Amino acid sequence: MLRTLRAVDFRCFSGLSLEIPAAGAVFTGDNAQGKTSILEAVCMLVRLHSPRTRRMPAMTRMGSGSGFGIAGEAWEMERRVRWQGGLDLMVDGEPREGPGTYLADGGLLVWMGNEDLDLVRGSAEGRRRYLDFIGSQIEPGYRTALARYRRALKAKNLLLKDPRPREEEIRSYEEVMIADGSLLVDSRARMVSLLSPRASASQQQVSGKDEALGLEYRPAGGADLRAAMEQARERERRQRQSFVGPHRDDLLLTVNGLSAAEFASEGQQRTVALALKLAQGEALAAARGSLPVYLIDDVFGELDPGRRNAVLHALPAHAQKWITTTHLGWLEESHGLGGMNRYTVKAGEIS
Ligand SMILES: Nc1ncnc2c1ncn2[C@@H]1O[C@H](COP(=O)(O)OP(=O)(O)OP(=O)(O)O)[C@@H](O)[C@H]1O
Repeated sequence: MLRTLRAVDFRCFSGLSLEIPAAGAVFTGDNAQGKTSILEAVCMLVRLHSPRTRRMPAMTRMGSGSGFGIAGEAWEMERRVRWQGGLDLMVDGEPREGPGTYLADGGLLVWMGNEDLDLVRGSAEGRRRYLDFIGSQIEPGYRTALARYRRALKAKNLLLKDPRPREEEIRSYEEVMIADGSLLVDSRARMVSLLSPRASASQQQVSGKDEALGLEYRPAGGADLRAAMEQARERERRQRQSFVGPHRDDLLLTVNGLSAAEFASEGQQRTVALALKLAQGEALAAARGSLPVYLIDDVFGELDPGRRNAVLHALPAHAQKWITTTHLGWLEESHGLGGMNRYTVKAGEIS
């Protein structure tokens, strides 16, 4: 868990300094005051990842210098991330060479937000990102394999677009894609079997009904990536695009055997999104033997009291929770939020 969080020139904050108790904190405030940015800073500090953008400059406070800094005590280590055109990473006063070594002993996070509904309704990309965020926290080598796979895929696609594609070079990138892609496929399959029973139990708990949530991993290259790539070779060369590999994988979600995207009601879809995130927390805890920190962005105010209480009960009592909300009303009637600090966020200032 985190004990402190500090930030400089991050989003709308020129400076930010917080001490957070073990139970966590609730941040209230109107829209666009900086609540989400606080959770984003935690996500950057712990996982070097923003759920909102892949572009570092977007996180630098507009009108400030050329970068931002975030620091804090997380899982009993003093971490520091500075971005100024490049990343500068430190743990306990020692520089860390790259993201891989920085993240190796980082903590576990679950992000829950209203945009999670896109996991159910949106394209497969969101579901792949869901698996990737888990994979890079618990599967050894996942993050590196994903980065190498993406680079090889980009290079292969560029070569395929060439008026005279160089077959030998394409094949050498395909070899990288097969090696790293197979690791991703195996990891994703393992993760889905870890998530599946937990998501199904969470769906029943949150909905209060006997709804069966199904998760089925659909690797775009089937079980044998090399064979699938060979089979697709002619079509890929003709259409100048890579069709086979983990960048086309999907995670099929069903409620009572029917596609959740096509047949589930909005309430059911919201519950599926929550169940996926609750399952993520449990899967991370099971894989690593320690509780994740939950970053919960504006979710509870949108839920009806029944589901809100079910989610509050489903979250591990001892996990640290960082919760943002615009509405205060529900907080007063909610149990299970004892011991948490309460802050008000207004125009990049916290009180
Ligand atoms: N790089 C940046 N520099 C300065 N301000 C920024 C930057 N990026 C975003 N902002 C502004 O920071 C403010 C806070 O955004 P944030 O999303 O954290 O608000 P919020 O309180 O979570 O709002 P909501 O309740 O609507 O989700 C917004 O006004 C946004 O436009």
